[in-house]
This record gives sequence, C-alpha cells and structure tokens, in this order.
Amino acid sequence: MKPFLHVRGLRSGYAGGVVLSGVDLDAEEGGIIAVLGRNGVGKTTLISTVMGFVRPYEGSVTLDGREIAGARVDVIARAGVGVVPQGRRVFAPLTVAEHLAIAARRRPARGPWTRARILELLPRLGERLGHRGDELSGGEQQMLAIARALLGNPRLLLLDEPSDGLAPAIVSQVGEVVREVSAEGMTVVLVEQNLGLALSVAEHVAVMRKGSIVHRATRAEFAAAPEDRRRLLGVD
Ligand SMILES: Nc1ncnc2c1ncn2[C@@H]1O[C@H](COP(=O)(O)OP(=O)(O)OP(=O)(O)O)[C@@H](O)[C@H]1O
Repeated sequence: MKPFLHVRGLRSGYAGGVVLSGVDLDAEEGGIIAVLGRNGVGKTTLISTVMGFVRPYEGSVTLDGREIAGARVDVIARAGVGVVPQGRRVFAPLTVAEHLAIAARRRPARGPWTRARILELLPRLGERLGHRGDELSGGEQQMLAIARALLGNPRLLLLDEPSDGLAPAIVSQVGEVVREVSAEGMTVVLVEQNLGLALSVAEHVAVMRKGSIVHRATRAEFAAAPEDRRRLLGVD
C-alpha cells in the first residue's frame, strides 16, 4: 500500500532552472517526517512545489492516492494540504481575529479544527485577538500562522522552519502543537534547521542535499549517528 503522501521523481525550479532534481519522499498517515538540510538545498522549494506555488517540471505527488502534482494551489488546498510558510506571512495591519476570519472564510472545511478548538490549543492567541499582526511577538505570529493553516483542516500540514528566530521556550511550544495535531491524525512534513525540534517531534527524518533526498533514517537512528549528522548537516 502506498503511504499517505507519496512523492516520486519531483523536479522543479524557477524560470527553467532546476532546484529539485528528483525528490522521493513518503509520509505515513498521521506521521511526522522532518526534512533537514543546509541552507539553499531546496527545502522551501519542495514545500512550495507540493503546495502548488511552484509548478513541477516532472514527477508525481499523491495524497491518499490522488495525484496533485501540477494542480492549482486552491485545488491542492481543497485536496487537504495546508502550509505554514517560512517567515509566517502575517499581515501587519490586520488583527488576530481578522486573520482567523479570513482564513475561515477562504477555506471552510469540516474537521476537528474549529476556531474554538484552535484557541484552546493556542490560548495565547485568544488573549491577543484584538492585536494587530505587527504588535505580536515572533512566537505569537508563528502560532497565528499555524492557526490559520489549521482552520482549513488539512490532512497534510507542511511547516517551513517554524522555529526560525524563536526563543527556545517558544520552539518547544511549537513542538507540542505539532505533536498534538499529529496525534489527531494529521500528517506533518516539517522542514527545519533546528535539529533539536526536528528530533523531538518527528519519527522519521529525510536529509536533502542539492535538490534531492540523500539520506533517510528513523529519529532513533539519526539521533544515534553523530557522524551522519556532521557529514550531512554540519552539526553535532
Ligand atoms: N523565487 C525564487 N526564484 C529563483 N530562485 C529561487 C527562488 N526561491 C529559491 N530560489 C533558489 O532555489 C535554491 C533553493 O532555495 P530554497 O529556498 O528552496 O532552499 P532551502 O533549503 O529552503 O534554504 P533555506 O534554508 O535558506 O530556506 C536556492 O539556490 C535559491 O536561491
């Protein structure tokens, strides 16, 4: 049986140039896989291609058996893919409540993640409903970006470096949120530079180098392989 997310031979890039040179990636339903790799290897491009922001040149992306490679972003979103983009993309003049209202209107999707449930998961956002995007801390902005994605009740959630620029205590809160949504059955692909976060939440890791996945391991295998971590990521 094919895994829930099944990516094969995915090639893409920008303006004819190749960034992804044939990515193969699998994720089981309800599982968390971390995609690791140094700067510029193509992690964001992978997320953007699965989400449909970047059109693939070639290859296949199936979600629960349904081909989505090359489809429009809105079609891919309706098929059940949500994204928490790098840099959060929170709008400075809009309040938290307005962000949530827009996200709920754009993609009304049935599922466990209602506004009330999301505010229960992320109570700090509930206290900040009247605050504008530019009045939020980095951690609050990240929680808002996650909340916005969850409102679409995706079956597959793509997170692009959610720990970027956050204090360690907030990074572990992000980890808890990721574990909770996965426990509800959501499949998660987590692109991360923060190895600690990746290994604290993901059961599997895939390491990218120059546009393809060059190493796959379970969390336990990767945690026990300092040589691999040094060679592939330059970290201990
Ligand atoms: N919109 C774009 N137009 C043209 N080239 C791009 C664009 N976005 C990324 N690239 C190039 O694609 C390559 C891969 O970038 P990408 O952002 O996917 O890597 P990454 O692994 O996510 O890196 P980082 O960790 O720095 O975000 C880089 O050479 C980058 O310059």
